[in-house]
Amino acid sequence: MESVIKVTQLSKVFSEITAVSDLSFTVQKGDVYGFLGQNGAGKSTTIRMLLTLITPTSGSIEIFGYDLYKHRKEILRNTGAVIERPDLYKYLTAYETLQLFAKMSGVKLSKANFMDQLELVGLAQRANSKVRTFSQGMKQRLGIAVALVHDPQLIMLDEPTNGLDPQGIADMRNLILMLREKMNKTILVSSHLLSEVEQIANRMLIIDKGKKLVEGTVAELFHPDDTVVYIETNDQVRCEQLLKQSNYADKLMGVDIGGIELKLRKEDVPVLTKLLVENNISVLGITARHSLEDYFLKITTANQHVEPFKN
Ligand SMILES: Nc1ncnc2c1ncn2[C@@H]1O[C@H](COP(=O)(O)OP(=O)(O)OP(=O)(O)O)[C@@H](O)[C@H]1O
Repeated sequence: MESVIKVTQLSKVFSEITAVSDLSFTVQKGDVYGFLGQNGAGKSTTIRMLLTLITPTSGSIEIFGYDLYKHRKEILRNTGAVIERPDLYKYLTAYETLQLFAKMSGVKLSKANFMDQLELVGLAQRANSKVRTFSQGMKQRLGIAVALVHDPQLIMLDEPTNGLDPQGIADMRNLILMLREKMNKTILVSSHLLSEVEQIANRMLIIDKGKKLVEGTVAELFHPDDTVVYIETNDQVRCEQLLKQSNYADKLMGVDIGGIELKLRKEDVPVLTKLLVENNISVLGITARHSLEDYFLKITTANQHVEPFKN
């Protein structure tokens, strides 16, 4: 596998705050790499270092196999990024915006090329509308068109769904997937929402307080065997007894006054429900969550000690 980004023992210390600490990870060619962490975890600081907007305190960054600081210009020429809200001129149209940024990057494109770029991000119909009339989602998508104007191989998106409504989030998700599938781009996308990353990324990294917690393929991390089912019944005591005497005994994880927790595949839930009903236990509610979701929830609930995630 060809690595596009290779970060090794990267740290960034701002006077009193260690924003990124000894962070190592690799993004492979063709990845949609989800970079996940709660607010303040160090995502933007890392992305800023990857774009040479700030200098690392220590560690190394290789992009396309070259040292970022020795080959800055060539690397950035092949990298596009949207960090935070894209800086756009509200009195320019979408078309004029692309024209301006193409000129600034020294790229010559025909009218048809510009229209293709706008088509790609779903803005061709609004090519001649001024940016000030755009929704946040449209501005974000125009920001991506700007980032793509010089046809980079690598794209970094810092929280691209922040502040978007559900439709805007879905459009952004589809756009990211299309960039990977149809245009073979490698994409690093940061988010504080596990569910968002799960839907678009093939690999992901979770950081907290600047440190790596978990990294792996989404398929590995979301292994179906690691689903936690929480079941509420009208008779917890009998339910617990029944489960302890059944095939589910080794699946039991915990019991509290509200319900019983089991480690179970989602597809096994109907069989479990049937067993309870046959034994005259009424099921009042069932929720199924992946244990990575539980883990992420614990991280994002401030100041809790969290054991490393084991999948
Ligand atoms: N220029 C700076 N000076 C001092 N501290 C900073 C600076 N930039 C970031 N930090 C601190 O570094 C830590 C990591 O911030 P960072 O913005 O990288 O987090 P994040 O994961 O991107 O979160 P968010 O999504 O909220 O931006 C935070 O504690 C932040 O306050």
